[in-house]
Amino acid sequence: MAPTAQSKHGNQIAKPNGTNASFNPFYSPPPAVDFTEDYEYNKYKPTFPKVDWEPLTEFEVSDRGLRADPAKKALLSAATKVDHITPAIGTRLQGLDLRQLSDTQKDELALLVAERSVVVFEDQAISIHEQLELARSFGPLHKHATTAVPAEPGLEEVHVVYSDGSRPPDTTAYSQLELFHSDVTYEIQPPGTTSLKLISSPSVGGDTLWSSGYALYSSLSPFFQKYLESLSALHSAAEQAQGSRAAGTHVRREEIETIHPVVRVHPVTGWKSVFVNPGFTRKIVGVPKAESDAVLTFLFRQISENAEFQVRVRWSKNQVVFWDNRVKIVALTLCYIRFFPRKRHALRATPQAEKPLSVQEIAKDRQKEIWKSLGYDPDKQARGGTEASNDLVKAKVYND
Ligand SMILES: O=C(O)CCC(=O)C(=O)O
Repeated sequence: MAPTAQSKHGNQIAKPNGTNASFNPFYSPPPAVDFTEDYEYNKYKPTFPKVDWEPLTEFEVSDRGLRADPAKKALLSAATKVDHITPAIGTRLQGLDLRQLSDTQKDELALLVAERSVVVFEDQAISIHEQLELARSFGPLHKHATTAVPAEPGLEEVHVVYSDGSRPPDTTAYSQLELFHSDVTYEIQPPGTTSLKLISSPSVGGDTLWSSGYALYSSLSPFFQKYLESLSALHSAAEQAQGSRAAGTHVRREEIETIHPVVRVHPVTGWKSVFVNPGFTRKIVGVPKAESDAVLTFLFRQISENAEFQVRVRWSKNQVVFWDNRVKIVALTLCYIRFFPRKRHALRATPQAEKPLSVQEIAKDRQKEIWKSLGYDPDKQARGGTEASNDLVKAKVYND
């Protein structure tokens, strides 16, 4: 029986019985991993523990970016260089040590990540335990139901990205477009201020592409924007779980499907972002299938093909990248596995954020209430509201 969708946003719906065999090749099956080689990070190599976790339930979160000074002076003035990589997305900060950030700087980092979607720090000594602690200050940490966790016990909140060339990607099974995803958007409260640290880097290849949902929204005509704002989409964990089972690894939490708004409003910036991704968004609910397919295909192609919305980051060992999973869609380029089979190893900490807010839900009064509850004068402090702020992104994309 096909899953029955409910129309309310963020509502988990019946467990799917999907039979679509395609799944994100990036996540499974697990590579054949050699734990005996002479390598400093054997303890962080991928494992798939046989444990069972309860379904996730809803909780309140307050984004620390809401407390930040809009000018972000404490953070930006401490950096030796602030480099905006593209007009729409991506900033590189130099001269900062993530282990030394003050609470004020952490608030400002949350705001900067919310505004720029991707923020890059090079050469960071931060350990995975410190990375988790920092991440926890942004929200409760997500434990992934299917992807690898490090071999070292007690690190089940870490998502391991690992390849060593022993399992070349099957390019007959998927395209680069299908690699674009936002993390675990099938969850009721998908992640926000996410961080990934690369602990082993190939000398060339393994770049990551991020595409901005703000920029995509801003590029559309007002009519199409309004149409998208009225829609909700189904996000599914089914294929990822099926992929894991097919690969013989244990699914640690039952897969779910959740409906979210197609346009979400970031609670800190007030900006609107298109919130669909090829990895997990399966259909727009309540419209004819042909219409859903056409709209999603258009949006997915814009995400994957429109270079104006994207930043491509070349990694080096010990680089940390923060991204706001609410407003970006990411794809790893796999050419380092195909052409230069070298080790690439990274550790992710993934704080969960609010249940995605639709344009209707974030009506200005609600925004003002949030500001008031934080002790701000809502008329003076609100950062633009949704309309004005998206003009800013538009300006960034088109006028710079
Ligand atoms: O390894 C990367 O660069 C990207 C990883 C990724 O897409 C993820 O953690 O969701």
